[in-house]
Amino acid sequence: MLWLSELEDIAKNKLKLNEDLKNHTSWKIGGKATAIIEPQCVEVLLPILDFIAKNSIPYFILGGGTNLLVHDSGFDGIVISTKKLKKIDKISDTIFVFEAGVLVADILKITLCNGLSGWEHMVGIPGTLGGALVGNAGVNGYSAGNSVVWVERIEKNLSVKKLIDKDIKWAYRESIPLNDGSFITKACLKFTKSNKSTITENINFFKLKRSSQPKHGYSAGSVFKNANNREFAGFLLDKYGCKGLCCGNARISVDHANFILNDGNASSRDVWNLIQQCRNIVLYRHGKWLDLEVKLIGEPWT
Ligand SMILES: NC(=O)C1=CN([C@@H]2O[C@H](COP(=O)(O)OP(=O)(O)OC[C@H]3O[C@@H](n4cnc5c(N)ncnc54)[C@H](OP(=O)(O)O)[C@@H]3O)[C@@H](O)[C@H]2O)C=CC1
Ligand SMILES: C=C(O[C@H]1[C@H](O)[C@@H](CO)O[C@H](OP(=O)(O)OP(=O)(O)OC[C@H]2O[C@@H](n3ccc(=O)[nH]c3=O)[C@H](O)[C@@H]2O)[C@@H]1NC(C)=O)C(=O)O
Repeated sequence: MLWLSELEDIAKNKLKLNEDLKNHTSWKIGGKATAIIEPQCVEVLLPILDFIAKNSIPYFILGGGTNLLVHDSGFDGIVISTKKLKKIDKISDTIFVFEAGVLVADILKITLCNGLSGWEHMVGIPGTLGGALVGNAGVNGYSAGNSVVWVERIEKNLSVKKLIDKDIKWAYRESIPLNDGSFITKACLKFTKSNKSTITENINFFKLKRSSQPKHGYSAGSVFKNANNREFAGFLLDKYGCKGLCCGNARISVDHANFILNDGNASSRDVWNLIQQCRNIVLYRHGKWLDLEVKLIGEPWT
């Protein structure tokens, strides 16, 4: 592929060819990507995205890889990882600008160190700020969107735009238009002054909400979205006997039925078969088709 060496020049750092995506996902599943790029700064992203668009090269944006099911056959295209986009600027005592690759957990550490409240509900949420904003990560009505002042992104037409909070529609696992495939580069977050003991108390409160989730094993968090506040996917899957179900080396956690664990050598096929089995059980017993929270990368999924 001729374009690979051209892209390497533009990316200004070595492209990693035939990169095993299982090393980049929390599920530890997935085949190889044609190449992965880890831009070191936002400035090199524009020419990369420009080249990719002009050459119609398939790509996807990789954050922490905590919400992805990557096909065993891999991804025929370029993976742009935000792993190295980690710049943090302190604007004032309560306002910070974080690049998209900053970990959700690192933001929590910073707020705690600075006596700032507003991010405690994000405790235990893996992945990056970019991923958290796209999926409006959070718990029971408290989400990443709550702290946003503005979000900067590179849109599909390659224009760089800043969206202020009121331009974004935050909903359960949704942030319109942040989830339209544009590249989130950074976000400005605002917190409120508090004291460390109150912040720690809040953190412990939200930690408790996650206590039924499996503590060990490779997973991607909740596999399915909740249909609404009364029809929790985990509850339905548990009610209809899915806990402990296995396909190859993938199994439904016995702690929480909305988690699929990779026992070590699970393939995407194992996980996919288990997903379809669970969906069919809930459809047959309850008349509802469960929507995926995890994103599928690669193909075919049949
Ligand atoms: N509550 C919990 O315990 C858990 C929550 N999660 C949720 O999943 C999120 C996943 O985050 P993360 O691991 O970083 O993401 P992932 O690497 O899993 O990426 C998921 C998708 O997010 C999009 N994305 C990621 N970064 C960006 C960006 N900078 N700009 C635009 N799109 C982006 C990509 O969409 P595209 O394919 O369109 O390129 C990608 O496919 C977590 O923050 C959380 O919201 C996950 C696991 C557990
Ligand atoms: C893990 C994720 O997010 C999690 C987040 O950590 C927690 C924090 O409380 O709330 C959501 O889980 P959840 O809806 O499954 O919350 P839980 O409180 O664990 O369960 C909801 C209800 O189902 C019941 N339940 C759950 C699992 C189970 O095996 N059996 C069962 O009966 C629980 O008793 C509870 O009454 C998020 N998941 C979704 C799909 O919205 C993720 O997004 O990856």
